[in-house]
Amino acid sequence: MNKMIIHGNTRLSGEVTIGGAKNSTVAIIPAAILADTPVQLDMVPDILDVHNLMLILKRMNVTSEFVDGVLTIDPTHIIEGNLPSKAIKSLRASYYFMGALLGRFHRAVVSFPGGDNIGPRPIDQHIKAFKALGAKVEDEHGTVKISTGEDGLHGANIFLDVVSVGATINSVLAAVKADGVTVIHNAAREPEIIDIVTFLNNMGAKIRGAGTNVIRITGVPSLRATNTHTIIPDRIEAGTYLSMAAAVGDGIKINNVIPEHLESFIAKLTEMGVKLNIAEDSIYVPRNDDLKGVSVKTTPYPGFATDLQQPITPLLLKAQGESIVIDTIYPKRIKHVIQLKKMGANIRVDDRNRILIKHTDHLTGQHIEAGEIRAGAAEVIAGLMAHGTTVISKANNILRGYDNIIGKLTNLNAKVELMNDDKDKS
Ligand SMILES: CC(=O)N[C@H]1[C@@H](OP(=O)(O)OP(=O)(O)OC[C@H]2O[C@@H](n3ccc(=O)[nH]c3=O)[C@H](O)[C@@H]2O)O[C@H](CO)[C@@H](O)[C@@H]1O
Ligand SMILES: C=C(OP(=O)(O)O)C(=O)O
Repeated sequence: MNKMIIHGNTRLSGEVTIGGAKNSTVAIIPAAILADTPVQLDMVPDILDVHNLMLILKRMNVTSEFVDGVLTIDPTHIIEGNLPSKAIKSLRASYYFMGALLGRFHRAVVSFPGGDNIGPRPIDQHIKAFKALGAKVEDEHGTVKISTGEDGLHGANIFLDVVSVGATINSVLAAVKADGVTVIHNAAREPEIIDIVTFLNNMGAKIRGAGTNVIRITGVPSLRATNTHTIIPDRIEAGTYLSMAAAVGDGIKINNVIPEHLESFIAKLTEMGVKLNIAEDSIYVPRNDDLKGVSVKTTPYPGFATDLQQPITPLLLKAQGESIVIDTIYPKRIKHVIQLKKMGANIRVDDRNRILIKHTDHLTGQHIEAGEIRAGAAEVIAGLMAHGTTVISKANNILRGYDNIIGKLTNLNAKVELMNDDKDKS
């Protein structure tokens, strides 16, 4: 495990370039095993989740090579291996191997996925979709065993009871090569879903409606890659740097952004009084003072993303008055609160899971921990704002999804370093 050390109270400036989207990449890598050819991806973020997915691929005899943001995956000699449960449990997106293996072999055995500890994360809707497509699903002590009869999978109407990114993508992966037409109703509309569907359609899939709440899939027998797929920019990483720039920046330009993917976040920053110069694919954030408190409520895309609820929190501490954050997607996503409190933040959770944040003039560096990826992101920003040194343990949770974070922050003049906790103990 790594820890991150931040010497705070310095103003940041310069430029930062956003990497490819974690939540696209971690679905496209499992999706690659559906192809009958090697697959090449560009703008792949260098994050722990990608390295863990590569370990899982290796167990299936799928080779992968990751050089300078380009990931090449060759699934042409794939076998049904026993998947490594440690790697499976290290990330959420390992559940995409359920849909992808089902599409490829008409059966899958995958242990229950891990990922961020942000409250209950059921997969009942994924299972409901697999069953609708004709699969039999058994849960044996945390291992999900999915199989089909001789006829394989058949197209079906899938009605999702909740808007779920994971269940939408898993339904697409299982249905893309199924016999006949599948219609997913109440589908999630995140940009990452469009990215995954673009990747599949470019290989010959027939999927329409991605980005709306009804997705129609006509099954095809084979998928073949003929070009390199470029991953879309990570809107959550971009939102994190926007919040950081507004909190501690003296002028920061954020490159490789699709502003349309951040509309609800940008609207909230604007409501707070944050000044932004938005260009076609970059956003310049000048120094910002005189901010005012706001209410934030997370909802599925295009609403305010749950993954940006924590990264905006340190900025809300700078605002005058009171702010309220309500996470309707993960109401218990509050791991940052106790850590920020340790640093002197005026923040608390009430008995309705609302996070109440009041203006705080002074934060002090402390030894804290990143309970999950976005709690960690909030703590990095708070550490940059704080007086003194902040040490964030469990920093691997941050490295799960923030590409080259030390290099990017150092380039903006931050004083940050990563240390191996184990070395420190010896
Ligand atoms: C790898 C990835 O892309 N992760 C993202 C994905 O997670 P993930 O795909 O796991 O999240 P979902 O969109 O599925 O979850 C949305 C809501 O639906 C509920 N639910 C979900 C599935 C299910 O079978 N049953 C059920 O009740 C969840 O508990 C949650 O309340 O979307 C989340 C919500 O935008 C983001 O925070 C994560 O960053
Ligand atoms: C919750 C997140 O990730 P995951 O679903 O991969 O745990 C996140 O990226 O904020």
